[in-house]
Amino acid sequence: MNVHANLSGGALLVLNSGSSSVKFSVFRVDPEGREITPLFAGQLTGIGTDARLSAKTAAREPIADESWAERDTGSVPVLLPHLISWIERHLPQDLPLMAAGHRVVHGGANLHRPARITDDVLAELETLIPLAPLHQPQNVAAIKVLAESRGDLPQVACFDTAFHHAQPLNSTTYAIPRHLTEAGIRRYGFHGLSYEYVARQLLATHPDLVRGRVVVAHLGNGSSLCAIKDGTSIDTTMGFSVLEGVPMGTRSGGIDPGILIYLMRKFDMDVNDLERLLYHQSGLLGVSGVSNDMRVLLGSSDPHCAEAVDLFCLRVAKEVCTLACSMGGIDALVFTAGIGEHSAEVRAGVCAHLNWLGIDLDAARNADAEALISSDTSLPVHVIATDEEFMIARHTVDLLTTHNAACRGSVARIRGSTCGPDGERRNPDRQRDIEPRR
Ligand SMILES: Nc1ncnc2c1ncn2[C@@H]1O[C@H](COP(=O)(O)OP(=O)(O)O)[C@@H](O)[C@H]1O
Ligand SMILES: CC(=O)OP(=O)(O)O
Ligand SMILES: [Mg+2]
Repeated sequence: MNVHANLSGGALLVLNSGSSSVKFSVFRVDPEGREITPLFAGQLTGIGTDARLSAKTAAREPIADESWAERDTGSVPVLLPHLISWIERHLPQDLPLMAAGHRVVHGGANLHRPARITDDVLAELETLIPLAPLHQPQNVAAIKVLAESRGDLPQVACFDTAFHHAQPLNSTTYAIPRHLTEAGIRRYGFHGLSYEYVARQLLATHPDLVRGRVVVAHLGNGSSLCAIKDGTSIDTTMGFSVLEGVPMGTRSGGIDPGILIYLMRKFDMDVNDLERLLYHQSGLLGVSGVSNDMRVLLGSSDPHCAEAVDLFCLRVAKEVCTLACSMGGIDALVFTAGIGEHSAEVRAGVCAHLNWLGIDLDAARNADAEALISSDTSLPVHVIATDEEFMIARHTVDLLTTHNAACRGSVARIRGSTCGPDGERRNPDRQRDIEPRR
């Protein structure tokens, strides 16, 4: 099957690197940088155990499902150059790779717009590794590998934290001594690219809602919720790190900080023990003792699995209320990401705690995962498929085209650009021209 048909302009690579997987998407960009069209996407999973490459075209036809175990040294930097050359081999000859956009989980206090990667930006990203030890090292590694193997490619970092940047002070501040807040110990929030995409979809389909008060529940491997009012993030459940908020696959979510002091004193746990406990051994896995995968838990007859699912649903429902409070009310609830988009059972479990709030699911609509899953008399509840990769592609093209237009007048000349980073000159008007993938 030919994935190269009818393509012109250049190609854009989007990378979302995690601890044991690298997700990628490749888009065609028209010469003006107005339209971006998905070509193919896939992931390298099981890195460190039994690496496997799978990929599909935008029409969901498989183009790869192969073991890369023989190349697997357990390291993203070793596998990434192989992945880049696989991707380049699958590009049409007249569609060269011309730029790369990365999901970078933490932008810290200073990086709150998509940023062209420079030595300074990279150095700043490295300082944030301790704040997101599960994600940031892989994000930085992917940028470095690409810079080494394809130094000519402009690279752009898009931050999970950026969408939350303008939150009110009360949402971002912990009740700790002021000098610590001033030293950056504050709430940043994550999954911002996903929330931004959902807000954008809402704007297209329900402009009335996006101007209202919407709680979006991004329930995936990592889970968080966000209060979006007037299209802007007002509050969110993740904070300084990706640990706060609801329980996740292997992360604890919020726990009494007194527990950490107790564990250090009583069980002699050190920082590495605590990191392992909170990031890798807790959450759905910790409570069930079986798995971090919601599908496994829902299919199990083990009562501990049911306990983990029930706990997850209650904690998500509680956060819906917390975030509604931050906005002075709620006009709609939206579910997104792996669990939110695909599990009718979890959506029903969450909403069962929210009947008193006027939320009432329509069982048939929920089972079919229709766009609107609530009853006609309920506060509206929607399912919206997220697309972080599209958002990264959009930001990357906007940054590089606007930037390049200012420098030299054409996206076709992005390659080899010597211009410096510029997050200020994005062109929001362009966004109207682009149709999202889903
Ligand atoms: N049909 C389903 N039912 C329940 N859970 C599902 C289903 N499909 C996927 N999931 C859950 O979604 C999670 C992955 O979510 P996703 O948003 O893809 O995560 P990430 O992008 O962070 O890796 C899986 O761990 C799995 O538990
Ligand atoms: C921020 C975060 O938790 O990301 P992910 O869901 O990809 O783990
Ligand atoms: Mg995710």
